[in-house]
Amino acid sequence: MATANHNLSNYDKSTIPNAKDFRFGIVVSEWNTEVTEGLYNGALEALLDCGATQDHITRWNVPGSYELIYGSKKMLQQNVDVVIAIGCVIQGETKHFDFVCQGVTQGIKDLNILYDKPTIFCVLTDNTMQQSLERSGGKHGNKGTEAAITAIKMVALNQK
Ligand SMILES: Nc1c(NC[C@H](O)[C@H](O)[C@H](O)CO)[nH]c(=O)[nH]c1=O
Ligand SMILES: CC(=O)[C@@H](O)COP(=O)(O)O
Repeated sequence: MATANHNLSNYDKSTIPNAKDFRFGIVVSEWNTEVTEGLYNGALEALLDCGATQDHITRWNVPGSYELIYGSKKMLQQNVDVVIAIGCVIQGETKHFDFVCQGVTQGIKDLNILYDKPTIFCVLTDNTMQQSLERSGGKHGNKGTEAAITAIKMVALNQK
């Protein structure tokens, strides 16, 4: 199902575990901050709405989405239960988009294999800024919200 047919911000709170004692690391890329700040705000709002406390949420910034890999690896070594990696990669004139997207995708996949704590992939890989704005609090909802709910569910799964 394409995002256009599914609002990224929809969740049924009654089906989400209480996140009261869960500890979250959030790593945020500084490229396209008008988008990544929107993603972060969506994630933070959802975490708090589902019972997380501010003192259990740690945020670090990294220069770009490619650095989400290293930043998430270092965050996983902190006292957290899960990491949310937030980035926005937008197609430019060259193939660099392809390499950044593939690199960060594979890197975060590798972290999910190497560590017994999940890293949530909250990275937009869009053709245009408009698409990114629509997915970070616009008409298609907020992928940050989706990532927060995913993070809560994965921590609960890991604690079974
Ligand atoms: N073009 C975008 C980038 N490029 C920068 C890379 O992520 C990386 O920081 C650089 O190659 C140095 O290692 N990053 C984004 O997050 N979004 C883009 O659209
Ligand atoms: C994803 C990128 O690195 C890209 O936005 C950079 O732009 P360009 O391909 O025009 O150099």
